[in-house]
Amino acid sequence: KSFDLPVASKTPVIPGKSSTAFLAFGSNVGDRLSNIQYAIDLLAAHPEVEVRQVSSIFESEPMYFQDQRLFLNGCIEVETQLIPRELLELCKQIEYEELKRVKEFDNGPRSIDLDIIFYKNGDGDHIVLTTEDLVIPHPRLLERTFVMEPLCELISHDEVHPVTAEPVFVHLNQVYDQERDADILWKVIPLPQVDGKDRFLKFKNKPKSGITANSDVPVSDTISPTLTMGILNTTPDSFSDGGCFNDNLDLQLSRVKSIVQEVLNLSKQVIIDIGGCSTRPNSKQATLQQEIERTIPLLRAIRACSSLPQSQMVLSIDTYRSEVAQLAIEAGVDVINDISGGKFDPKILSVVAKNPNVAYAMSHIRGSIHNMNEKTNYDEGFESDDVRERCGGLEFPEGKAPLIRVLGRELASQYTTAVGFGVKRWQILLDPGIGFAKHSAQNLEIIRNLGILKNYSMQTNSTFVNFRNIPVLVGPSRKKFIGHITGDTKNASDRDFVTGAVASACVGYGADIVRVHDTANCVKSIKMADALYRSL
Ligand SMILES: Nc1nc2ncc(COP(=O)(O)O)nc2c(=O)[nH]1
Ligand SMILES: Nc1nc2ncc(COP(=O)(O)O)nc2c(=O)[nH]1
Repeated sequence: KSFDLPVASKTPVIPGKSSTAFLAFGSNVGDRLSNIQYAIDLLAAHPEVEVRQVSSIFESEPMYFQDQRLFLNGCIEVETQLIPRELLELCKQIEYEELKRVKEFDNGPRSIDLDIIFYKNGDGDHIVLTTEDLVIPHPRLLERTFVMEPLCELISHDEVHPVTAEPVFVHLNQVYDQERDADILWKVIPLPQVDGKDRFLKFKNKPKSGITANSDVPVSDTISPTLTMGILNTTPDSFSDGGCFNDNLDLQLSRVKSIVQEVLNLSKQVIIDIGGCSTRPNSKQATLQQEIERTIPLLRAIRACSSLPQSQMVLSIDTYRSEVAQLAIEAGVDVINDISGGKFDPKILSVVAKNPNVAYAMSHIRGSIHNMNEKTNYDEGFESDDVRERCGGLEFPEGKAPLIRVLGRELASQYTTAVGFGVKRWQILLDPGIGFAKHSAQNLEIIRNLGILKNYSMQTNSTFVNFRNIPVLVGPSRKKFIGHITGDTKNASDRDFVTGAVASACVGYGADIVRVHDTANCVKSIKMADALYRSL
């Protein structure tokens, strides 16, 4: 192929080797999420382009020309045989022909904007290019957190900008150090629209520069209100509220109404987690049919209930079965809460991937419901030299936080599997799986180290996984580790009062969502913790 570009540095394409390019997307016209998803699908449909990774989605104020809608932004990593010029043509074709972008004026509204940020040839060398209509790296990259923040989820902390020779990560922190509010973005998890209106789970983090593995208790970097997830177990044998709600739809609906009332009294959004199959250690698993009968009619009844505030109510289904997840999505669920993190029924990952506007709570577990509590040895095979682990971009000090690092590594491998099935990073919530293949002391240590998990990244010679900006959901409610400390070892519901204290601690340690039974008590504890730890 002849290159019609004056190339200021290495050859753009090495014969027989694919190049890697990082693109930035932005949209603030029409159905922004659909525009983004469509642009990604069009890129992936091109025979010489493979979409490798997609970042979180962020919502931000227009940067230059204020009088327009909020933008949704993110980044995409592609592998391609296209040379830069051809890649630019493809982006323009997607913008103007497929998504009918109308360019009214510079920095104005657009259905989709696809910019080439970086382009590296098959040897991994950055291509630096300056022509009148194509400049690589993107000339305004270093002033834009709505590009650098999502980009820093996809590239190693060591990746340097080819012109400044400084890590992009350092440039990002330099912008944050200017402490401009507009630079701090909302991380948004898209949910199905209700009445044509966008719905999101939204989170905001303080810039990361202060978080390191050295700080004994990494101060929570979350500055957005903690969300409460109220539990409604419809199983006769659930360990903590067995039998009181099962097979009585009216009673279940009135419980939903009280959860909604209690939480919305102190919060703008309520998540309700409907469970039809107990996951208590060694519990007898409901059949598929039983689980469907216990949950799907209830989901439909909730969605059909006009007196409930549908747009503020986020519905979650606690299931590890792909069939239940599919039916739940058809019945109007917003979140698939999978305590197996895709391990018990990997087809659930395909169901999630086909619904990019449904969130996926991916929990850590080992083994099965029946043998998980024999698998609590996290010391085996800890040191392996081909894995580089970091916290907030800094290497872990020797021997620091071994448990949360193994947990991080195992969750990173579940994450890689999920992304391999087509699940988008922007859908994912992380859950360390309190009580699932952990003993009591380990549950306490995990809660203490949530800040490290949130800032964990691991790199091997083939993969890079960074949990930056992925919200953490924690489920400590009424669990045995509480009883071990307080002496309430008999009835789980005796642990409600103390669960409130544990929920506050989870907020202090950085939890974004806390999953609780006793919402009346816990939503107040969470609100108090938001005031104390996040000055909200
Ligand atoms: N928040 C936000 N503001 C913006 N302002 C201008 C442009 C114009 O960008 P261009 O220079 O690449 O056309 N893009 C955005 C954007 O994507 N997000
Ligand atoms: N995401 C998530 N889901 C869960 N579902 C059930 C249980 C245990 O059973 P319960 O419903 O009686 O609390 N724990 C969790 C948890 O810790 N995290």
